[in-house]
Amino acid sequence: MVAVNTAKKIIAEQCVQLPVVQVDLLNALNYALAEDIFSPIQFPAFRQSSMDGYAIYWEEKANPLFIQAAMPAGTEQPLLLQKGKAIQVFTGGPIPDGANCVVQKEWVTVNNSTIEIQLNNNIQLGDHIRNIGSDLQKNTLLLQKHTVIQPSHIALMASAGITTVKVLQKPSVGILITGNELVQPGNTLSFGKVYDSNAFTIQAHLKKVGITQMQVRYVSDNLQETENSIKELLLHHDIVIITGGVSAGDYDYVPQACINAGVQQHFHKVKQRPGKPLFFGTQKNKLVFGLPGNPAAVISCLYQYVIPAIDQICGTHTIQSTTAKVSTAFQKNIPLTQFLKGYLEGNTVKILPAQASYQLSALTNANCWIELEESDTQIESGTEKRVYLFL
Ligand SMILES: Nc1nc2c(c(=O)[nH]1)N[C@H]1C(S)=C(S)[C@@H](COP(=O)(O)OP(=O)(O)OC[C@H]3O[C@@H](n4cnc5c(N)ncnc54)[C@H](O)[C@@H]3O)O[C@H]1N2
Ligand code: MOO
Repeated sequence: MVAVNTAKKIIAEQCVQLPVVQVDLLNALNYALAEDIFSPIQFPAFRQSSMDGYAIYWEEKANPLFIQAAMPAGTEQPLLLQKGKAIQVFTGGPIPDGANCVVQKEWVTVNNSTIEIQLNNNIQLGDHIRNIGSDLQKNTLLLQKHTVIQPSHIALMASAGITTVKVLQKPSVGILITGNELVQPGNTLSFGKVYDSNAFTIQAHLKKVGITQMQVRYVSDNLQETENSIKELLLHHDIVIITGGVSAGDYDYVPQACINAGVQQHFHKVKQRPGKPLFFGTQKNKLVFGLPGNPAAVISCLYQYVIPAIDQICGTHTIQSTTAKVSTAFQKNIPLTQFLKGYLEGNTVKILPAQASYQLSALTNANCWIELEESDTQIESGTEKRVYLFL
């Protein structure tokens, strides 16, 4: 049986990044960049007006000015402003060559084809002109390699005309649900049966961290069938997650089936609760997690091991942790690291009732896991503990 931190270290050592893929800009959302991104253009690429109004020679602001032309946004033909004249310009549209300020239209009186500027003393040289490259210079570093792409980054890259980017690929995941007692939600429960929730738990968490390629298989408590299913999933996926059948019962075939399927075992059992019987192995660069069947054990192992491994493989940071003060005293009776369902508010965290690994009722209110260390015994109210925020 290994300690929690040892288990994390062993897993981290086995996580290998997948080949880089080039994806369309929108599909890059929540992926980590595999390259630095530089601006291919200067922005603005031409002198732009930031107001609807008139472009003039600042020196002529006190004179009546004849309207020479209009340059609406999208105009492709540059114009030279003639002396004694004004050209009508529009927000985001181009400014004629020669013009050195823009007067917003509210300050202008138009008489036939001539304008006069009111309060022209207030007009400054350069007013309302966005200069070329004033936001981005060509080859400016826009985003650093390994940045996890957010909607604001998509906005930035689209403005620079970028259509595709190279990102770290996300793993594809095979899920194997074991157990003769399982029934799919939607069917009647007969004696001795329980609804399969783990398949939903795992898929929901994976979806939340951006995994799109996943497949679920079911197998009864049978060594040969379990081995065959593991082999099959390993053929098509980078990660295999198995639930149930991993502890000491006569029908717990998962560790043996993994070994028979050519998986190298790195550890079996971690000094923690829930999730003590966790199995971890690899086949070449592929990771295999045997999670205990108890639903709360599945969730705690997802947060502590599976999702951090996915984060490491694809350069993301989906699991956030912080510290918070425990709001009430707690007696810890087991010499294991314990993960408790909690409710975090501000920097205080409440330990919720129903902490056994079969119990999910606390999930109605829980928003985090609280970690109590292996050596902890009596936890006094106000003690700072690490908490892992729910996705
Ligand atoms: N003699 C021992 N017994 C047990 C030990 C031990 O060390 N010695 N460890 C206990 C601990 S801790 C855990 S956790 C469980 C883990 O058991 P398994 O991984 O073998 O899982 P199962 O026995 O198949 O199932 C446990 C529990 O979870 C329910 N389950 C399973 N799959 C699902 C699913 N897809 N959806 C919902 N619920 C599921 C299952 O019905 C059982 O109630 O072992 C202890 N025993
Ligand atoms: O480790 Mo088990 O999940 O405590 O019941």
